[in-house]
Amino acid sequence: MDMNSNHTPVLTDTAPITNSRLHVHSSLLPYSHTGATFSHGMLLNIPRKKTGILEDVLSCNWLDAMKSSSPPPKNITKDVNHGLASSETDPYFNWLLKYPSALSSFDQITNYAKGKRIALFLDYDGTLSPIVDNPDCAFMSENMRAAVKKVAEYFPTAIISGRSRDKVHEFVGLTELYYAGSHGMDIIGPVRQSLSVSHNKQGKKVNLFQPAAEFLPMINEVMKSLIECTKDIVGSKIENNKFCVSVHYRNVDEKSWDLVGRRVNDVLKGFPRLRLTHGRKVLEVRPVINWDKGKAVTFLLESLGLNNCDDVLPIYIGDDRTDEDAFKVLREGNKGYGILVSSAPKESIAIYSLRDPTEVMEFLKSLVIWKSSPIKSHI
Ligand SMILES: O=P(O)(O)OC[C@H]1O[C@H](O[C@H]2O[C@H](CO)[C@@H](O)[C@H](O)[C@H]2O)[C@H](O)[C@@H](O)[C@@H]1O
Repeated sequence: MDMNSNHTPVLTDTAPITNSRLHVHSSLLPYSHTGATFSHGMLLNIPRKKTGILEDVLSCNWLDAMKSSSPPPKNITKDVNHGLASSETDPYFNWLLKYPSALSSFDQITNYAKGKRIALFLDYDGTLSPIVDNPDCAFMSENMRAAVKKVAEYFPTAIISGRSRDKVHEFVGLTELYYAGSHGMDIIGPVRQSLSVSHNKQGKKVNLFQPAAEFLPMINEVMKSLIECTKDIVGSKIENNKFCVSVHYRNVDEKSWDLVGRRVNDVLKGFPRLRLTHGRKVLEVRPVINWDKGKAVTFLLESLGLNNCDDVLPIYIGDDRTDEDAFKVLREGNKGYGILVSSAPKESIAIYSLRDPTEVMEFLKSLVIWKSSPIKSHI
């Protein structure tokens, strides 16, 4: 990928998650990955069902996609010692066999990480902060902030969010991290010699990368149309994420979801260079460019001088469909671990899972304990 190019990446359509052969180095995989079969050499063929990440949006069946965008959390009995559901008949228990808990598998993860440099990528909503009804109030806890701050002392850490970069930075409030907003279309990363240099608000040299910059006027225009066309739908909310716009329907009566979908699709007919993706009870309008959270991970790894290095282990933690692009990059490149945050079974390209932001915090703290114990992390 040419990071110096000023050209806007052109969309070639992200391949949906299918049961295609996912080439994953065996050493990256948990022992208990059921359904995984070795084919040639170290390659794995993992049979997984379609999740329909893009096709649900491209087909006319967007109402089904809206309904399935955030399944209600299941009431699960937890085994305190192992983080596993108590009954083998529990769907979550069975799901954990396929996506083992990153906490239960912590030793395995850190065994693989020994002698490697970990780079951490964290989604925000649903990963660092719990999902709440009002997107403006999705605050992370002080304990989580402290955990992220601590982990960033040991590993290069980036936040990659669908939110605007400024908003997510404001929520997280830590200057020592790298931030990618608008699903990776607005990145502030480390400075590399070869790249043009900008300055942030504190006057610090930063590397600003905005591959969708030319879409800004169009995004502002579509946002006005979206506000106008949803103003009579009680509970709907339009959020400006700079290079994307979110149309929230979490607080809309389910009977009107269809109306939200139709209105948004109608508006988009006048904007062929914009497309729609689904998040958790949110429709996300974004430019038709070949750029996503996966590309942002690659960009940041390159900026950090950590891309294509055998001794680097990137870990990406996220809960949403847009995070799948990042999981895919890590999995296909045999690069590192994707960890899905979910309290309900769902298909993913991630390798491991965590139940909720509380478990994410526990995982981050465990990484710090492991790393600060020189014997464990180096031998
Ligand atoms: O990539 P992310 O950091 O996960 O951002 C994705 C979207 O997150 C936010 O919406 C989600 O969280 C809200 C607060 O908990 C919730 O009310 C909403 O239903 C969720 O979809 C954010 O508001 C969106 O703009 C982001 O695109």
